[in-house]
Amino acid sequence: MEFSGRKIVVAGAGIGGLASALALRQRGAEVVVLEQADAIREVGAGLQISPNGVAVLRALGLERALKSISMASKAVVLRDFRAPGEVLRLDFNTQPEAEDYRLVHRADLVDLLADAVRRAGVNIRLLQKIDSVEDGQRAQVRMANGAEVEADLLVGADGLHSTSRIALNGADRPFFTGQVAWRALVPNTLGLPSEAQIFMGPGRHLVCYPLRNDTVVNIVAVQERREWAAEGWDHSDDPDNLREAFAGFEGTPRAILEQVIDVRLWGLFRHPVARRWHGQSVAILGDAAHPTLPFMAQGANLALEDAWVLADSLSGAATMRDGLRRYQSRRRERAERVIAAANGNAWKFHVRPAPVRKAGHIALRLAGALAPERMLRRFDWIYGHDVTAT
Ligand SMILES: Cc1cc2nc3c(=O)[nH]c(=O)nc-3n(C[C@H](O)[C@H](O)[C@H](O)COP(=O)(O)OP(=O)(O)OC[C@H]3O[C@@H](n4cnc5c(N)ncnc54)[C@H](O)[C@@H]3O)c2cc1C
Repeated sequence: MEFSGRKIVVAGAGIGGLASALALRQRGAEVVVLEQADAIREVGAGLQISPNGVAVLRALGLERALKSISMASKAVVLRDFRAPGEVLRLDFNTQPEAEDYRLVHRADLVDLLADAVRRAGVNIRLLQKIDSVEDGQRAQVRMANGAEVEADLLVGADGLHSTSRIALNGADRPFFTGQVAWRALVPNTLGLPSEAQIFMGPGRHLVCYPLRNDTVVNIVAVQERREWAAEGWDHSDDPDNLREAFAGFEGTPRAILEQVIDVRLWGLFRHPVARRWHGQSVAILGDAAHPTLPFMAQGANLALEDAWVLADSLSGAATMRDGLRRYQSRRRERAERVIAAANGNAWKFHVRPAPVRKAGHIALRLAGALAPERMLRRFDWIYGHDVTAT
């Protein structure tokens, strides 16, 4: 498909939207990004970007910049919430792409992408809330301020509560998953090493890893809960609520939680993977198409993959329709499989009762001790997947 002269509107300046804008612009399309917020701003929280996400950033010409704002993650370590010692250690140093497991502050990655998008000549228009999208020969976009915009293609990268998704799939609302997550940053006074540590307890788990040259520690603390009673999807919370929820966690997790001063509580909401990812002139990607629980650390990585595959599928196609079809067929099954793996981790991390958990941990220890590389290879289809090579 010829890109020059095509007007493409990207809805949302998150990781997926910015990567998509850059990938399409690099192929010659005229792109504009519409973002509802008044600034490019991200929550103060960390992200794990795995080799599959790094491959896309490399193909976009951003590898060096990424490495300058992120740290290599050496391993993922599973621990029991009470006992000292490791249940399982997956060491990335044994992998050929060891340097491509990265720990990064979300705001730093979004700033890097926004800067690259602007330098490529794309206008990011802020305070542009999209109210509705209509799919047809051309996409019709109605803004909350009453303005209307037309485009050859509308890329809906507008996140979990996507308006673009509604144009293709009807108004299916996201549902509460029965889990909440506190997110906070604390100073790395304990000198935690550059690895992701997961402390597993009954009905809850705590993930911590350092960021920004080991100076701060990112915390994600997940707990099962019957309902989400608050309005909206996240709000600031009293750090004592977090400490109370994780009472019984000893040693390092307790020392980390003691330091929390500011914390936000998120309800974890989800949609099933969208049935339709495109129409005639509308396509969706990232959380708009397939929000996932964060237990494989893959939501942003999948959004990066989508962004690349959408641009690649369009550029190799005879018509836009063919390109959009190809995009969906290259992405849907993979997203479903990764999301199923993340759902499975929720169960593994939170297992009760105690004897079952103990038996599970012994099995994990044995598997890790006997064949740690094999365990990592089991996940290679997720982390080692390179959409830019196909
Ligand atoms: C606790 C937690 C930890 C996580 N950890 C990881 C991790 O380690 N690794 C990983 O890969 N993923 C992780 N994720 C998932 C990841 O954050 C998301 O999957 C990813 O941010 C999705 O990117 P996106 O661009 O699709 O959507 P978003 O980041 O949600 O961006 C959507 C953008 O669209 C804008 N927007 C929305 N509606 C409109 C509208 N109507 N008009 C205009 N603009 C609009 C929004 O303001 C926003 O800027 C985690 C998620 C959670 C909750």
